[in-house]
Amino acid sequence: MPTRPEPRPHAPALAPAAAHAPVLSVQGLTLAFGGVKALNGVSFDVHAGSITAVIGPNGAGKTSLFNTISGFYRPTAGSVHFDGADITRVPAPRRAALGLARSFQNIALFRGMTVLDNIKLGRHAHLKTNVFEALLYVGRARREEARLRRAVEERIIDFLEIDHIRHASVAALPYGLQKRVEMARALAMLLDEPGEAAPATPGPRVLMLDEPVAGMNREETEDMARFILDVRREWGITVLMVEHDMAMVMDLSDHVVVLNFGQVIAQGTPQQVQADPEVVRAYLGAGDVGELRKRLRGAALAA
Ligand SMILES: Nc1ncnc2c1ncn2[C@@H]1O[C@H](COP(=O)(O)OP(=O)(O)OP(=O)(O)O)[C@@H](O)[C@H]1O
Repeated sequence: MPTRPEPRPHAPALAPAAAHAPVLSVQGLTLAFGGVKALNGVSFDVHAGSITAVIGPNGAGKTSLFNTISGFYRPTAGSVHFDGADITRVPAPRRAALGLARSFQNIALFRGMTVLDNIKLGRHAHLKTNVFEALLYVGRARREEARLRRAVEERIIDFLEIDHIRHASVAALPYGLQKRVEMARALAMLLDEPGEAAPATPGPRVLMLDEPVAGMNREETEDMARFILDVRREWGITVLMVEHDMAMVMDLSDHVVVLNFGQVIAQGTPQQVQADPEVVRAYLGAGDVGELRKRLRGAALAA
């Protein structure tokens, strides 16, 4: 696992107050599928500038939680607040424009399109172009397209080191690179409007990553871990991730939320949740405890 590098001199400093304010707050979130309660009164806060991980055995409710926070599922009860505003009933695409973007566990890219075009689709939430301009490709649409291309190329592609594949079709890429493009697409939703001066008080931005290293080899995992740290450090973006790779979770996270049977059974620092007997029991019940211990040992060795 990579060790945390020192912040670069130009890293945006988080104001002390912002560093402690919950940018995302989930309260009493409940989601039922018929008789099954996928989520049952889930509450936790995600603090600005943090890396927060949600873990739990298979079927614990992690995907349901992500889908509810990002607006793909409407909760049966409870609320989601983003930057102090109740967004529980805000449609999913609007949440991205507010600053809450996500990636998907099973890559949701257009496989026949190029890397660049997939990333540009992530910008759609920000476009001011109306449908007629877009169809005719004139006026503001054309200028916006040019600015968009530059911004995407210069910032995201360079940042995620995918310059060499920008014109490649996504379908032709190895899995690890596809996951990186998926992250780039989500990141594209969060960047400031290209060409415009940064707002005086930029709103908070949260990048939700659904199993960002699932199916990756060790080298790909380490690359992704580095990118996640850099997203937070270079752009001050808060990260909320669901991940099964325990070593990575324990190495990167400031705060870990543990779900089991749709409920939060523990939360705290990586050290706190590792030591929590309820957490070990949950993984034991799911038959995963050997794997958990192995991975925790890996995390401790890497720390
Ligand atoms: N669309 C659905 N319809 C019915 N039940 C569902 C649906 N989605 C999830 N569930 C149920 O809700 C519970 C939580 O599932 P969920 O997929 O959120 O868990 P998870 O923690 O993401 O699991 P995994 O780690 O295997 O991805 C499970 O009992 C699951 O069977």
